[in-house]
Amino acid sequence: MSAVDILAFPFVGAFLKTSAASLLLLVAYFLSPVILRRLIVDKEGNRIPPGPPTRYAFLRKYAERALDAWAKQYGDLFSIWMGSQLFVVISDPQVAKDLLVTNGAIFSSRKRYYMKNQVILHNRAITASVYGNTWRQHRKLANLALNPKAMQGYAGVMDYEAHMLIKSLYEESQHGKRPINTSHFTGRFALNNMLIMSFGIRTSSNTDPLIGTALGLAMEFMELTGPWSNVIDFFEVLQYLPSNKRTRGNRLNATLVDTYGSMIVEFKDKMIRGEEVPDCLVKTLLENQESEKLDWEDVCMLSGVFTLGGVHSVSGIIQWFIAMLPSHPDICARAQEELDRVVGRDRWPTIEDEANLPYVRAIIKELQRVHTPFWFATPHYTTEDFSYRGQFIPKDTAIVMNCYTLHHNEIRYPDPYTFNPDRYLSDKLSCSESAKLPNVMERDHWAFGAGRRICPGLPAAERELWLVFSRLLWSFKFEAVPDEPISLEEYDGVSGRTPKPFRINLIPRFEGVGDILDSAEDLPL
Ligand code: HEM
Repeated sequence: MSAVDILAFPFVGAFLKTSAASLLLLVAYFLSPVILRRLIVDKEGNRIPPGPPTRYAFLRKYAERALDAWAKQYGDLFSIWMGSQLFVVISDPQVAKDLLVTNGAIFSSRKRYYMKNQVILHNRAITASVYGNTWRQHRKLANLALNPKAMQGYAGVMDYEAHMLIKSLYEESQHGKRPINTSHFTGRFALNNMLIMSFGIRTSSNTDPLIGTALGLAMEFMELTGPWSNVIDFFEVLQYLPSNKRTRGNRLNATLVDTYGSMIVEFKDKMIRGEEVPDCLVKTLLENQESEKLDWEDVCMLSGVFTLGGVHSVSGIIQWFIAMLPSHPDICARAQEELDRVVGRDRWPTIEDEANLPYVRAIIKELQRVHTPFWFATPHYTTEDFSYRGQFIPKDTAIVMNCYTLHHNEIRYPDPYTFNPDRYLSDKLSCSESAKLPNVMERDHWAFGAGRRICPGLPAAERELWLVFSRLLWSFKFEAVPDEPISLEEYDGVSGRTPKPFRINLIPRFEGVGDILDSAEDLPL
């Protein structure tokens, strides 16, 4: 007798149908905690912020688009359940200030992500450290390498590296005769600055193998550590099963320790031999290793991940700048008119010219708004229950700054989808100064995060970007290669983003460009 025949008996059929329905209900009952959102309410009856009804295992690439749509549907403070983890997403400037800045004592920790923090970083490195004494110690050590006096010491190096970058682009493109992919060179620029700050060294030429290794490590880190791209972060049971991503994560950890560890060994050997070593982060770490109770892996991760972060962010945004220019000839022309008028063509812009070049400054701010490398900054984490505007944010909630929506706020930035530097023309503040403004609606943008975890490399990044952007504009015309469109929408990376690989024609603006570039040689160190 076949199954169909059995179902033909009315009682058996009805019984089986009821059983199937009951089974379905039972399965739904047990699965609902993993599928449906959980409502949490505090003693006063405040509920967690509203959000999508189902839980998510991961969010796909371009998650900022989903976040923007949810912000429009659920409001400036909404929540998403990613498996077992509650996320609260901030999409309004005042809310960002109230929570991350004013209540920074509660909103400044980090989630111990499985992939990023546990597998790759072994819970070390400043970006991963939970709020408290360890983070304070890490931040103090980072500030020793980045304080204004230290920055003054790096000023000459940054100027020189910007020179070498423009010179490399000029030579590699055979003075504008052939199109180039600039990423290797912008990567080397950012890497050399970070190597000087962290290890007191630089790569000796554009063919130094360390460039490929360091840029590869940074890219792998950005691909593996998206704040919502790994199912394994949100469904703990998966952490006990074999996984390709974890294998990649373990390999990344080993390569980070190996690559940066061998540089630290070399540095330490010099110190032991009594040779003179430059001031840098590694010197500070080694000198304070015992008093600060840092083990070997701490030193490797603190210096290696610090370097990696500063490389990827700076080179990424330079790549966005170069990618954007061919489709904005009117903006280039206006900036170049300003440069010709203020600086002239006998010399090129320096840091001292910044205050007199408001349009170039405005382009940089607009670039940081429109092409932010981190649309979700780095998520913060709460260390206490908190109620705000009648909504409940429990302890151990991941807090995300939705920079995409913040940067497209129609009141703050009218016509927000248009690249329009004019909106910053009268903004005379640095990004660090702007972040401290009492009226948060006047803050330039949120690209460097907010509150106690705000990027400590901000002054270094601003200086690097000014030198490169003003000199690129002074030196070249930027033209797309025929039949090779440059996408400003798609990107690589899930935590930090860089444009898809592209080539461009960099054409020297006038004869004298070469003379300025030839006035310095790359130094093999
Ligand atoms: C365009 C360049 C850069 C951008 C857009 C950028 C952006 C960010 C963002 C969004 C954060 C997270 C802030 C938060 O949690 O609220 C961050 C953290 C950090 N950045 Fe940057 N950054 C840049 C360059 C640099 C550079 C050049 C350095 C080092 C010299 C650096 C060092 C760090 C460190 C150490 C942290 C971790 C801070 C902490 O967790 O306390 N960054 N950055």
